[in-house]
Amino acid sequence: MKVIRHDETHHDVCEIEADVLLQGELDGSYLSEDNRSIIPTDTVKNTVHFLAHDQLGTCRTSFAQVIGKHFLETYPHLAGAEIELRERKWDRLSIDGTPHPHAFAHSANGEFFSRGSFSRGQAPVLSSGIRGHLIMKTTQSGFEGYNICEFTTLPPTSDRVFATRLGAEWSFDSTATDYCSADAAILTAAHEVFANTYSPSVQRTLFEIGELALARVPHISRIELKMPNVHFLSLDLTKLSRPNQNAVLLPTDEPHGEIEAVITR
Ligand SMILES: O=c1[nH]c(=O)c2[nH]c(=O)[nH]c2[nH]1
Repeated sequence: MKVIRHDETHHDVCEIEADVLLQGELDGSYLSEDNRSIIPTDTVKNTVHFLAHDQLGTCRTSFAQVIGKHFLETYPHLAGAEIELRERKWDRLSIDGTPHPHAFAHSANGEFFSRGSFSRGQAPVLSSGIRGHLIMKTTQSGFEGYNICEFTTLPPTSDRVFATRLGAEWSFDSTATDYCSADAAILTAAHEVFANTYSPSVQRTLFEIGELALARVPHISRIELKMPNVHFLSLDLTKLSRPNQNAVLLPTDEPHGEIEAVITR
């Protein structure tokens, strides 16, 4: 965790968990007892801490670049590095409508991550995304007109609860610089489509989110979206002398549908 101290009491924070995987001329250590090529994992850990001290700000994706560049520049026998950074987000607390300078609450809805793929002599490939962002709408969603066969039992509906644990990963092109703004703009686009558009299927909503993300953020070349259908089953209360009004629902984990797509320009 890095505390960025603008002054004695006004702080920003950035908490990150890092995976660093190195590739290159490391055969000796696997094929013999020659350990000279090994950069000890303990040294990798210390390096990340040192780089965080000197260069980590509030932008996760920029820090992935710092780490990848450092390892390839420092060790000529490395051919590549794969970096994944997962961020625990802390939202600044607001007290009486005023943002507090150094008190935060964990923003628990999903985990932002960034990935960087670094190969010697090539431009880095950077992406970022979110996993497990739980969102729900209680109407303006339906599912009708689907394929019917002897195994179909699902009744069509034009009014259902739609919940999903949104997963998304967007790939930056080489002109991108403001990664954090891109992250925020894409999540906002997803929320807007989800909330404001009637959903005839998860598939259609997913594609509309992808289209709006690509339109709003010119510096991304593709977006991969995963929207599992988190089902809420309407409980039958007729035996308790209450009509079925879709009012009391049971959240279920399994089984559930997985809807995924990659949308490119
Ligand atoms: O939006 C949906 N898409 C599906 O593919 C599907 N399958 C299903 O059983 N319910 C739904 N809902």
